[in-house]
Order: sequence, then structure tokens, then C-alpha cells
Amino acid sequence: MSVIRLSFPYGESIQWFSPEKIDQLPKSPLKDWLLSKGSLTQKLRSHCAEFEVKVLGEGTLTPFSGEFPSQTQAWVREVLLCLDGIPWVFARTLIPGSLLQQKESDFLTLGTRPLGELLFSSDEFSPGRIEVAHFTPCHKLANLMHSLKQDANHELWGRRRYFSYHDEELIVSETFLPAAQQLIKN
Ligand SMILES: C=C(O[C@@H]1C=C(C(=O)O)C=C[C@H]1O)C(=O)O
Repeated sequence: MSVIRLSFPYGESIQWFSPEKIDQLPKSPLKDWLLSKGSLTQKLRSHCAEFEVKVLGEGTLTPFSGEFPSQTQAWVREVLLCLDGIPWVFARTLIPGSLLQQKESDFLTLGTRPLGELLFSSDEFSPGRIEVAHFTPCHKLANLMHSLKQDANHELWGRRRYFSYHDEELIVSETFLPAAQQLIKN
């Protein structure tokens, strides 16, 4: 894992669309996973005996252009969500400094606890709109797939959710890795 941490951040600039703008969403059940409103952590936990959050890295970075237009810097957390040792989801969360300051200890001490436990444990955060992306990973995300022995040429489906906290907003993107897409299909 330490080698993997060296390449943080893995995220890449992706084109996100609101679901109704995508003419070909995947069939269910993958479509249901992409559009599900509750905690992804909870959903994932019900599909495995052992759930683990592997933190790839955290830090203050410049968002990609178009990723968080109102922010020049954001606190970024990238993790792998693993089910029975198999990485199912690459998640990338962006939190603006103004929100981080208000909940600093919560976010900075998360460690390997899932972010969902924080976002869904109180009504302080409200889940908002969902966007969807369909892409083939390139650069470091492709290398990460390769290091995880998953097909780096496999087209991936991801979703991006906005959570509001008073008048602030954070963004959580979750990409379903090839292993997950295979297992969800069955
Ligand atoms: C937002 C949630 O938290 C999950 C956990 C994350 C983390 O620990 O960084 C990131 C994305 C989510 O899949 C959720 O459970 O829905």
C-alpha cells in the first residue's frame, strides 16, 4: 500500500453528466447502484463479510478545471473501498476549505473509517444531485487499476454526489472498478 500512496492523487478530470442527459445508462443492477441515494458504504457492507477503507491519500490540492469551479483549493481524500479484500470503488472527495474549517476534526481524523459514517450519521449533511460518468481510465488511475490487477482498459461507470452542509457543498465521486462491475452484474 505504501507504494500506492506515493502516486496520490489518482483522480483525473472526467466529464460528468446528469443521468437524464446520458442516452445509454447501464442496465440494472449497476444503474441502481449508480443512482442509489443512501450510503454507498452501507450498501457495500451488505455485499461482503469484510469491508475495508484503504486511504490512498489526503491533502489540500487544486481541483481539476470544472471539478469544483468555485474553489481554487480543496481538501481531497482518495480511497479504495474493498469488499473481502477486493477493491470495488475508487472514491475521491473534495471539501472546500470553508467547510473543512467548520468540521476539521471530523474530516481530518476519519482515517480508515468510511466518510459515509460521518455524512449519514446526522442530518447536518444533506445528499443532493447525482451526476454520472462513463470513461476509460488513463494516466495514474489506469496504473492503479494495473497495480490492483484489474483491467485498466475496462470502461468504468462512476457517479458524483453533492452533499450540502448549511450553505457549503462537498463533492464525493465514486467509480465502480472492473471487479465491482463484474460482481454487480451477476
Ligand atoms: C459517502 C459515502 O462514503 C463512502 C466512503 C468514502 C471515504 O471513506 O472516503 C468515500 C466515498 C463513499 O463511498 C457513503 O458511504 O455513501
